[in-house]
Amino acid sequence: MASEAVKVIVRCRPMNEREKALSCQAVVGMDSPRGQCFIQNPGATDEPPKQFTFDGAYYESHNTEQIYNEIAYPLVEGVTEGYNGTIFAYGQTGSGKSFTMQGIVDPPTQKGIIPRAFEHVFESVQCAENTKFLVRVSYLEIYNEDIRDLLGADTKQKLEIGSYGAFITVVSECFPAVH
Ligand SMILES: Nc1ncnc2c1ncn2[C@@H]1O[C@H](COP(=O)(O)OP(=O)(O)OP(=O)(O)O)[C@@H](O)[C@H]1O
Repeated sequence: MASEAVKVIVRCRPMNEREKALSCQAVVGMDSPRGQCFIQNPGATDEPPKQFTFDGAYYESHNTEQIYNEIAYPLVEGVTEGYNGTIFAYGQTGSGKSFTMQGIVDPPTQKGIIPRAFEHVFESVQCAENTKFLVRVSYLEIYNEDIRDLLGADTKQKLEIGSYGAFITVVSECFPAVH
């Protein structure tokens, strides 16, 4: 992949039970090697599908391990070398953000990006010689226009947003122990 500053990938989840029960029709197709996503208008099947190109396109058959190795791994590796990096998931309710970021334990291929990144960082710390690392963790929820500190004493309390709207005034940080 080319090394743009911002990469955007798309992941298509399988239909859930509700969608299957409603006999919903799949309208998304993908050409993963080309990073292409196709959306067919079910009311106009004679028209060509709309086509979108991303830095990665992952279909329901793909797992989080593949996404981590191809997309997240280089970014986290960069962080261990001192570069800044951000990974965030964006999508409507039920689209699979938590599934991708937090993941599930079984099968292990669907372990999320967050636990994989933690393992990656701490493996790098353990293997490094003559280098000191400081690892800090914060955990925020942004929901609608409200921000909450999930490591704070009161996780229901909304954080104040700075007057320029670009920073928050209080957030807990913890220093994870290496076992
Ligand atoms: N790639 C996937 N494979 C199998 N199941 C998935 C996949 N992605 C999501 N799911 C399932 O779809 C449901 C919704 O996913 P998830 O909770 O991750 O959505 P979300 O975007 O985090 O939603 P919300 O914004 O409401 O928190 C869950 O039951 C999850 O297990």
